[in-house]
Amino acid sequence: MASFQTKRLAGRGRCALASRTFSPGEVVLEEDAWAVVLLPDQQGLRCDYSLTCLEKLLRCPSTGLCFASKEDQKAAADLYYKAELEVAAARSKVPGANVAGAAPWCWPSHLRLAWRVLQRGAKSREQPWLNLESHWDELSESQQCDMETSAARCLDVLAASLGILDLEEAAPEARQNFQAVADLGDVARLVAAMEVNAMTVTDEELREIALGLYIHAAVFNHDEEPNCIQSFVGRRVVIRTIREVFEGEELCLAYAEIGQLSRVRHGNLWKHFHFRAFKTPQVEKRDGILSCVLAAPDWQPVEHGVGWDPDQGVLEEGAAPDALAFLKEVHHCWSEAKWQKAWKEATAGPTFRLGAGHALRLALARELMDEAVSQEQWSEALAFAREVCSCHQLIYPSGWPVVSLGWARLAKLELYHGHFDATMRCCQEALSGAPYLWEDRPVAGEEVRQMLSQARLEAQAASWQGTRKR
Ligand SMILES: C[S@@+](CC[C@H](N)C(=O)[O-])C[C@H]1O[C@@H](n2cnc3c(N)ncnc32)[C@H](O)[C@@H]1O
Repeated sequence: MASFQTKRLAGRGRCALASRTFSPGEVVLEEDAWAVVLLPDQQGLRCDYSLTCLEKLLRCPSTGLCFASKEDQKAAADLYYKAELEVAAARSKVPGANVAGAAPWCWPSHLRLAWRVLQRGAKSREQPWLNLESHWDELSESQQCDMETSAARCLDVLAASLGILDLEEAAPEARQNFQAVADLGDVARLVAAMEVNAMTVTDEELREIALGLYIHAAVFNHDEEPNCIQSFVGRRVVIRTIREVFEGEELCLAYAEIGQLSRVRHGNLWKHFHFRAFKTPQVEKRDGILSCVLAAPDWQPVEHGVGWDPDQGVLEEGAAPDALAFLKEVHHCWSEAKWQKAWKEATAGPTFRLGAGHALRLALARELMDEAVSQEQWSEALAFAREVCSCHQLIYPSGWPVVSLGWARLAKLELYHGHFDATMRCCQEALSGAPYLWEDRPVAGEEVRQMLSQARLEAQAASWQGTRKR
């Protein structure tokens, strides 16, 4: 029996309703991507098909796509890679030819994804995207026009990949494949639907690595207090419950960062997904934590480009330069090896007062922790990792993946410093917060379990030594 039924509900479109009662951690959906594209900064570092990160990859000279193995290359060839090779060949045959401008592997990620979706649909003569929400009628005329231009580019490249120069003279199979998906209006809606339905694929550490279209997962709506979370195993999505869910209840995910002021999150949901999210009591509470710690009454926008206003939170736009400018400033301080000073200024100085629960402070602590690790400054890395964990605890619900991953990272640093009791505590927090989290991250889970047993042994050895000395 399927785990959920799809139903349309007023004001929510299609919804996934639980077909039975689920315990926490149960899988409600496991699905391979219909199509996936690596984000630009991951190209050349990961396999284009399996998304595996490897030092040595096989690189295709015509398209620049990289693969972990011949098997992955073959699987990609069947899905999309052969078509992209055909496009490369078509481009190279006619010098100066403009097959829809830049090649699809250079397009922006959402458009590249739309092209791969379309290409696979043409091959199998299916259009599963016709059911996806695109919010077409809510787009402005100029947005619709842009989508139609992008759709025409996708169709030009599709024709090139099928070897079609003139539809009348094309081979019958190629013509039928093309005609199966060639409605410009439908393709424009497909392009629009990518903005609403593409999922950001993350690796074991929750780093964003790719965009994927998952036809069944695209039915899951957003909730401010979701009962499910997604994780990714290569190009597969796994959706699990995070609490008990009763038969008939709607299964929902969080589309947006929940450790963010709801004003920012709700603005993004409206802008990208065209629906209004409402504050729940938990959201009010989280907002309170995020903002009250910051409410310095005499706060003013400052030279580093980030201001705080008790009503508006971090001033990211308008007169005050954006938060990114501030992060850039911090980057500059790192390169000057003054990043500890930058952290102090950002969190406690007279001009920056980002309180303990603030999302920007958390973002900074994470970035500074990563920077300290990359510079092998282990005691600073430890301090920032502790900061990250304490911010997580304030902001996120318990069992939220990012919280457990933060504990695992801190455990590593505590172990490195020989703090065995602290390591054990961190490992236990990591493992107990969301035990199911590690099922989709077997390598990382095993690492935490090994750290736990090593810390236990070391702590025992240390206590025996202490006893002998006495
Ligand atoms: C990925 S789709 C989810 C499935 C969608 N309901 C459908 O009919 O295909 C995202 C869209 O679902 C709708 N949606 C998701 N969460 C919602 C919510 N909490 N309230 C209202 N609409 C929501 C919005 O239209 C959003 O753009």
